[in-house]
Amino acid sequence: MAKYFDGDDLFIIDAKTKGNIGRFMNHSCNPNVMVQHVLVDTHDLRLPWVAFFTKTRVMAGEEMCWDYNYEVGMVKGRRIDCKCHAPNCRGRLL
Ligand SMILES: C[S@@+](CC[C@H](N)C(=O)[O-])C[C@H]1O[C@@H](n2cnc3c(N)ncnc32)[C@H](O)[C@@H]1O
Repeated sequence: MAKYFDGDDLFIIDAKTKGNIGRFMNHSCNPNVMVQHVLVDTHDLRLPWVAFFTKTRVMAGEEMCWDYNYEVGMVKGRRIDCKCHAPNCRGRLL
């Protein structure tokens, strides 16, 4: 699982309590943003920054979405139907 380093502490990424505007990015099955690990000021593979890059030209005011790549059924008792409305929508997030 991706983690980030903040001072003396190593955190598992969880935007529930801490994060930036990126925490509001919704899922799309046809996303205009991709996520990639980037090493900044270190070569330690355990300490990547999680970076978002646009895949297409994004106009001002257009929603930016990425593919959460959740595995349907990975959280027992939790179901989320996808509302991305993409033509290739997979139908479910979880
Ligand atoms: C990181 S939050 C995204 C921001 C959130 N929509 C908000 O308003 O703060 C992730 C949650 O948003 C909802 N969500 C994001 N994309 C969705 C989608 N395509 N269809 C349905 N729910 C979605 C799900 O409840 C998911 O657990």
